[in-house]
Amino acid sequence: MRQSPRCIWLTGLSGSGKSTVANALDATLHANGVKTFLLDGDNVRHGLNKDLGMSEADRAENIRRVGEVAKLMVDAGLIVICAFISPYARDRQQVRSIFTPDQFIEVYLDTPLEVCERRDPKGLYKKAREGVIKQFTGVSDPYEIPESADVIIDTSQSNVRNSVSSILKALG
Ligand SMILES: Nc1ncnc2c1ncn2[C@@H]1O[C@H](COP(=O)(O)OS(=O)(=O)O)[C@@H](OP(=O)(O)O)[C@H]1O
Ligand SMILES: Nc1ncnc2c1ncn2[C@@H]1O[C@H](COP(=O)(O)OP(=O)(O)O)[C@@H](O)[C@H]1O
Repeated sequence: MRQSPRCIWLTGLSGSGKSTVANALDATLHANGVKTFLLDGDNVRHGLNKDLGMSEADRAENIRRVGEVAKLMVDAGLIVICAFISPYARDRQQVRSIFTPDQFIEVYLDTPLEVCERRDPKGLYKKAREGVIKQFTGVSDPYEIPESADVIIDTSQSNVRNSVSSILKALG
């Protein structure tokens, strides 16, 4: 395949725009004839990782498995887009370590919590504030800010199109 296999890893709070940006990026790459695969918390947690919850250990295992699947796909020549909250720096670092340095691109969606909460696309922040959902990232569970992300995007300042452009620029 005439493309450089990569893992593009989107991390950020719920509602920060991971799925929206990941889908737009996927569509843009497709339109340019690039072979991609999109792994998203929303779909992976219904299948491969349906045995996992939201404890620190289960999130670590979620990220580890996704990283290994992404690695297999990168070895098969694909550009793999992963969209997971991935709140722990250690888990993100562990995934990075299984790729060569140029194969892994970390994209931090640095959208302020207030914006994510105002969007609340699935009504989860409301439930988290009411205590109906426990261990909710940003409300009652930690999110460790990436310290050396390759791309940083605040989707309250950048529209989807510009966000995709920023990531494509990092792809080179
Ligand atoms: N407690 C709690 N905290 C955060 N998120 C929660 C929680 N419970 C359910 N959800 C929903 O699960 C989606 C996050 O799954 P991830 O696999 O990305 O999470 S993680 O990376 O393992 O932390 C997340 O999806 P996104 O909103 O797309 O981020 C939520 O819809
Ligand atoms: N500039 C933007 N970039 C991405 N999403 C945006 C933007 N402006 C508004 N949104 C909205 O914010 C929400 C983000 O939700 P989603 O993509 O599911 O986030 P996540 O996957 O991080 O939970 C969507 O409803 C999307 O339409």
